[in-house]
Amino acid sequence: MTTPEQYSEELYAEDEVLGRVKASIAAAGIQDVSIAPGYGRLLTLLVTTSCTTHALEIGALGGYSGICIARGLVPGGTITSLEISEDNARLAGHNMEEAGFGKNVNYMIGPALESLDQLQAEGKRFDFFFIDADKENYAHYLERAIQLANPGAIIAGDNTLLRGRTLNAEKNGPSVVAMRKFNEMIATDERLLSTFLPAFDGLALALVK
Ligand SMILES: C[S@@+](CC[C@H](N)C(=O)[O-])C[C@H]1O[C@@H](n2cnc3c(N)ncnc32)[C@H](O)[C@@H]1O
Repeated sequence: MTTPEQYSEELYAEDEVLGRVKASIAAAGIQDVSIAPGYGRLLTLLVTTSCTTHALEIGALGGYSGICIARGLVPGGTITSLEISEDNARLAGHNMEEAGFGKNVNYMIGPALESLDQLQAEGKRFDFFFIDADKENYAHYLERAIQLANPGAIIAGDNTLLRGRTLNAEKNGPSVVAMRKFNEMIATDERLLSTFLPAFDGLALALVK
């Protein structure tokens, strides 16, 4: 039977640019854990409606989400992308360039928490955040995003269901425990206005008041 996700994807024509990104990830022999296409479109929509000038992405992989974010930026807007793997940052940078967004993106290579320290020390501020890296640090990334946010900034966090493990009381590994903490923080933190989308692998969305 067709799932709601399959049905929604069939409504859209194939995105050739993003198709090439996925092919490049496969060719590099990397596991493709790019954001789901429907949520990629949502990133573009949110970045557009929030008139984002400066976006911060945590976890670049092959540049799929970077392109989705870049498509919504105001002209001349920037993405700062934090990525631990030099190879992934190189691949993402190549794909961003091919998509016409090479000038908009700056990669900070290394553990994201260290890059976030640097951004905080430099007094940087962002209008949009996409959290999509190591799950154990999601709650830390959320706290840092709130501190780096302009008022009204949007925060999106991917993979909040961890393919069902978040809901399974028998699963209590570090990623699962950390993701539950992140989800609870998104839902209850008084600095945020939020919601939780349960399609695909789950996406949490918040606005910083
Ligand atoms: C799920 S993938 C990102 C997918 C990408 N956002 C997209 O949708 O196209 C996670 C990425 O986070 C990176 N990563 C993992 N741990 C990290 C860390 N501590 N700091 C920065 N990047 C990290 C991985 O190397 C990988 O490229």
